[in-house]
Amino acid sequence: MSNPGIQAIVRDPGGAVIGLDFDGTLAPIVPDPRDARSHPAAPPVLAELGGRVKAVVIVTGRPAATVIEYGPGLEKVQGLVVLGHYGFERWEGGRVSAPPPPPGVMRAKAELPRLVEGIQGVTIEDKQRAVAVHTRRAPDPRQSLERLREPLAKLAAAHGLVVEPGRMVLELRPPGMDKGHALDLFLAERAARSVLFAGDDLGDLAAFEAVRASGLPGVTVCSGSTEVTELAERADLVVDGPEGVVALLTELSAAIRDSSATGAG
Ligand SMILES: O=P(O)(O)OC[C@H]1O[C@H](O[C@H]2O[C@H](CO)[C@@H](O)[C@H](O)[C@H]2O)[C@H](O)[C@@H](O)[C@@H]1O
Repeated sequence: MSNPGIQAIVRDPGGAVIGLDFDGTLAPIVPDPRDARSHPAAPPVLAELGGRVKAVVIVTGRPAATVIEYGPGLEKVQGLVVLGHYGFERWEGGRVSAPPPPPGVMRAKAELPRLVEGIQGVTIEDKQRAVAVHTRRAPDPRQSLERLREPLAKLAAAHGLVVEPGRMVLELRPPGMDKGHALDLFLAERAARSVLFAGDDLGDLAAFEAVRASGLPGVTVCSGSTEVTELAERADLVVDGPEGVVALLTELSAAIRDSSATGAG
């Protein structure tokens, strides 16, 4: 583990925040968003790490409670915090806190069926505080995504929302928060002394920026895929999807354990 950010975490695990995205990072990408589940080895390794580091935080575009539902065992990770809806929502110790959903989301949702009508295989995911339009199951997912880009941008603007682009998805959500701001606030709240953040999608770039801007010893990890290339270009480490993320976390946990056992940490 020769990365300087990783070495800082191993030397002083009690000061480290481990930040993770969910879909594509802890959970393999699947055609139907309702079928996503965390990699089976993710909850146990996070449970191990949770007992050794300052905090484990999952920062996701999903509602926070969905991550707990789709990641059986995650609720056992000591001190776990899930920041859902890009940081608008917070799950901690079984409780969710969030501001009321903005009215624009309801209004945009009502107009969506008319807008996607006739585009085969396009599905709408109602997340209450946001709404996502998925094209993964369309005959040509990228072409459908491009076709929807402009009309969805107009719809979002008309209702005071922003478009969050992702892996075969365009999401309409309220402005004023992103994964970078959410991570930044969390690092300050915990007085972190080092940080790791792993992600796979465009929405995770803001968290990568937050790691750099924090000035802390840190490491950005790309859960690599052929679908998104922008993250790999900006990451300190690139691993092979959720399988690679779990392998890295397992290695990190073992290095922390060994370092504490030998008193080197
Ligand atoms: O921030 P994340 O935890 O990565 O969530 C981002 C979006 O993830 C989900 O969509 C993605 O995963 C689906 C399941 O594998 C896949 O079918 C879809 O194509 C991906 O875009 C989720 O459905 C969205 O609501 C999240 O915003």
